Order: sequence, then structure tokens, then C-alpha cells
Amino acid sequence: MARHKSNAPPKLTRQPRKPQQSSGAERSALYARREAAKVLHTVLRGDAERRAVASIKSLVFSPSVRNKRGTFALVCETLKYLDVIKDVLEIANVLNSKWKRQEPLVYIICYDILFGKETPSIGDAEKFLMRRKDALLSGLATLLVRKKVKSVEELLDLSQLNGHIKQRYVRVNTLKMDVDSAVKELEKLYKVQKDETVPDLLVMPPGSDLHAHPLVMNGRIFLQGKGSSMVAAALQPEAGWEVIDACSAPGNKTVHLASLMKGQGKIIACELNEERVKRLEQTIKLSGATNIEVFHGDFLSLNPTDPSFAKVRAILLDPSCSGSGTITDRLDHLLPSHSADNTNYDSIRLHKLAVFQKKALAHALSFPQVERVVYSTCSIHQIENEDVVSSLLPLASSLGFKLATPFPQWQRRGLPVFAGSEHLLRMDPVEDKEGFFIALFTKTNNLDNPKASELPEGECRGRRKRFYPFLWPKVFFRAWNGRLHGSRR
Ligand SMILES: C[S@@+](CC[C@H](N)C(=O)[O-])C[C@H]1O[C@@H](n2cnc3c(N)ncnc32)[C@H](O)[C@@H]1O
Repeated sequence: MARHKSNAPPKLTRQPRKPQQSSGAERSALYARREAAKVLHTVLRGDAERRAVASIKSLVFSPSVRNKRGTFALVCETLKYLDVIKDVLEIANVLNSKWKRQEPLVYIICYDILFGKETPSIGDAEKFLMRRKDALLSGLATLLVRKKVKSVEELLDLSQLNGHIKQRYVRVNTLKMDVDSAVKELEKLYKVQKDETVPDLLVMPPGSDLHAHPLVMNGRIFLQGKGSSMVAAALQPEAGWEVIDACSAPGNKTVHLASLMKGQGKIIACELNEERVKRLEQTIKLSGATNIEVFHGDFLSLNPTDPSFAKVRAILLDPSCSGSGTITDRLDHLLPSHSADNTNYDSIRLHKLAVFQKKALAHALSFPQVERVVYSTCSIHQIENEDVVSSLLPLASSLGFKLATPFPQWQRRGLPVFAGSEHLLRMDPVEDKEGFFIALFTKTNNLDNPKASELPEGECRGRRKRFYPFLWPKVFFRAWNGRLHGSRR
């Protein structure tokens, strides 16, 4: 049967609204919109200025946000519809200069009015926009006609978002619970498998939501991705060792180290950013680890020859990086700049990050008694990964380090850009659903660690220089540092 075609804008019907909710529910919805607007303001501003800001998740899960679940959903949904909301506001032309200055809040409320389940009824901005609801709905209808689509869903490329669904991972905090007991407990809710690479990691089906699970709340398990969980495991610290976690907040890998070290020995967790030190301390408290000392300061300011570091045998270096391997986790693909051409911005930022990463790795290698250094990023960029490692090979070699092969059974290795890159470990954002990079340096010069000598040798072997603890670090590091920056300091 032929359908009657009309050129009139499609009539938009909304589900009948629920009768007025209790004032308590209204108020909490109002707060949720304000909290969501704050988060949205931060991420949109960072995105517009091409500046690295905390991810949506970490902003929402900061202690100041009360309704975390509601705020997270509201921010994500608003971002998903953001282009549509902006177009509707432009067509409807309802904003005066006062509300134009509060765009993130306006976007959130417009999301609720146009696509949400509740009708906002209290709050000045809400009342302003509700009085213009018809103009907004008619703007949406006009947009559908202009874009030649029948529904809002057609406007959104939802298939792109759905493609990112991936398995969930939880790491068992063996300081508080054994792996089998965790499996038994979690199996009450979901199908659980033990990860084949990391012994204390469990794999859960996509969509498993354990944020509020008692095991998470009391630190028996940590919601930690596979790449992140492979780093401390690659370092293989032994119980009783002294270890530095150079760039440690929020502390997931720090407490993983503690768990692998059975709570024995000492971990120095170094963190530059004051706010993030608080997150680190919360993570440590939650884990129950008692062998972690927090150092609030610059890792580069630690003097490797200071006697207090004389027993440090391993360093975990997970420095700030572009995070390009986790954009779907961070939900950065929802941000306006994701599709924009930001090549120039990326290359400047990546270069700056790489400069720090090289400095930090050179510094880590310069601690006299250290025999294992793991370097990791959640980046997919060669400049932050293979290039950092290859630029440090001469220094590493001169100090007696070689590249070892973390998780030899893992298929995806480093990009073949230098001889020895097969020792590096990569995770692929498509195949493994996250981009990650791990390099492991080992040496066997000093203490009694038979394990390290068994590791396959990398290509950075060189003539071992003699080691003069009181002379070389400053002199050598300064010279190296100068080369790194093409300047003398
Ligand atoms: C990628 S994050 C580390 C994540 C952490 N390893 C974890 O798994 O939870 C990098 C951290 O290094 C910190 N950082 C950056 N520069 C630093 C420096 N010079 N010294 C110490 N920490 C630094 C950042 O503030 C940030 O918290």
C-alpha cells in the first residue's frame, strides 16, 4: 500500500510525562543536572583548548560528585546528542546572552527536555527552557527535515558507539582475597573466566557493572583493564624488594605491586599532582596495603645516588601519556574534537609528552641498584612508545640493561622500527579493544636475582661500562639530558 508523502515536518510525539514528582526527587534531579553541567564544562573546555583534562569517568568519580551514576549517564547522553542539541538551539534561536554564557547547563537541560525521561520543573535555567519547549521541539522537527531523516536515531551514528563494547576486567586484590573466592562470589552475578595472561585478573562479559559491588567497595577487587594489569605483572617484583612507582596516581598499579609483593618490602609511590595524591592515598587505603610510602613530588627530583634509594631494585614507570589507546574507555570519542582535524595539536602535544617520557625513563635507568624497569603507556603512538625506548637504548646498554620480553606468549609485539622491538609488547585498540604498550629493561649486575638472567636478551647489549656510583649519575645524566633536549643545562 502506497504511503501518503508529506513535506510537512514529521510530528514529534513525546511519551506522556509522569505527574509531578516529589520535591525531593526534583531537587536531586536539579543537583544532578548542575553536577553534570560542571563535568561537561570541564571536558568541553579542555577539548576546545586541545588540552589534556581528566577523563569524563574520573571527573564523575571524584569525591565531590554525589550522584555518580546519574551524572555519568547524563554527561554521556548529552555528549552523544550534543551536535543535535546545538543544531536545535541554533534553529530555535531561543537563548539570550545570559544563558549563552551557561551553555553546558543549557545542553544538559535541553537533553532532558528533548530526549530525557523526566521533565525538568525547578531551577531558573530549566524554567526558561521549558517555556521555550515548543520552539525546541519544532527546531528538532525542522532539523530532521533538513537532514532528510525520519528519526533522531538516524541522526546519530549509534552503530559507531555500539562497536566499542568490550569485555570487563577485574583484578583480584590478593592482599584481601584469593582468586578462587572472588570467582565464586562474582559467578553469582556474571559468567567469570580467569584471564590467560595475568593470573590475578578475571574476565567478565561486556556490560557487567560492578561499580557498586561490595567487593569493589571494600577493595577486594579492583576494576582494572587488562593492559594496566599487565604492567606490574611484567615487572615481577619479589616479596621484600624495594620498588619505586614513579608516576603513580590514581594508584592502580601501585597497589597491584603491593599485592604481587604479598604486602612485604617497600613501595615508594611518587606523584606530582596534589589532587591526584589524594586519589592515590584513597586507593592505597582501600587496598589495605601497608608497605607503600607516598612521595608527593617530581620523580625527576629524586636523587638516584641518595642512600635512601640504595636498595631500590625495580621501578615501574607509567608516565603521563596521550591516552590515545583508551579513548573509547575515556569516552573521548564523544567529544567534538574527535572527528576534527587536530593533527597539528596532536603532534605538538605528543612531542612534549615524549620529551618527558624519555627524561623519566633515563632517570629510572640511572638508579644504581635497579635491575628491572618497566615502561608503559596507554598510547598507540610510536613517538611515545618504540621511539622512547629506542632513543634510550644506548644509555640502557651503557648501564648494563637489556630489553627483556614481558609475556613471551603474547602475540602482538612492538612496531618493527628497530632491531629488538620484538621484545616490546603492544595491545591493539581494535583487536584487544585497548591500545597499550609495555617495555621491560633488566640487568643482572648487582644483587642475587637469578630470574633476570634467565630472561631472553634484547638487542641493546653493549660493552658494559664500569659503574662509578658517586661519579656518573649526575654527570652522565646531565650530558644525556642535554642531548635529549638539544641543549645544555
Ligand atoms: C598515567 S598516570 C599514572 C597511572 C597510574 N600508574 C595507575 O595505574 O593508576 C601518570 C601520573 O603521573 C603523574 N606525573 C606526571 N609527571 C610526574 C612527575 N614528574 N613526577 C611524578 N608524577 C608525575 C601524573 O600526575 C599522573 O598522575
